[in-house]
Amino acid sequence: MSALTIFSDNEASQPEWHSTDAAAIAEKLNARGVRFERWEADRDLGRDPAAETVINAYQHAIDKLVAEKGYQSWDVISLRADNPQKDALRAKFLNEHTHGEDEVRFFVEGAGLFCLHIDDQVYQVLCEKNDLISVPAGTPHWFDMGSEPNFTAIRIFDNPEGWVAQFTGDAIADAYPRLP
Ligand SMILES: CSCCC(=O)/C(O)=C/O
Ligand SMILES: [Fe+2]
Ligand code: NI
Repeated sequence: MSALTIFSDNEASQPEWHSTDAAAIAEKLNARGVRFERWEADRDLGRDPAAETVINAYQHAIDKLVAEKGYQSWDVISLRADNPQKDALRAKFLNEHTHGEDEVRFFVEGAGLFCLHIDDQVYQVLCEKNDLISVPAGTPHWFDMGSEPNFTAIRIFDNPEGWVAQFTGDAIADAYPRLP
């Protein structure tokens, strides 16, 4: 179940707020300029889908986002627990970073934890299948896929190059809860 837990950015052990109610999560995130919506990820993708399969299955959702916002490129990130790169990829995304564009992700399988560092708070958003999230450009954040990753997400970009990040060098992510 999708969830939002809010912390102060100087107190990682005591959440200030928590909910698994999608409308309440959206309200809290919208107030901070973050888009959060429940879409429909209802296509059967098979066990370990190729990127092309995912794109073809959800072209209608990509088209909707492109028509709305004029996004220029997209890709698929899909990780399973047997991926030999899983520890390196987990470590990479656990470093706080920003993007020069909105981070738009549509989860079509599994789950992952987005952690947004907004002013003096940390918003931990457990995104699951059906969740669309768009984090504003320039928002410091990190992402935890857990030690046994299991998710597929479509990433939509506002540039032709795809994923480009600037790492902040802040070790804040080390203090906050992670997925098992
Ligand atoms: C579910 S997308 C995870 C990786 C990524 O693209 C990113 O920018 C994380 O912050
Ligand atoms: Fe990111
Ligand atoms: Ni909970």
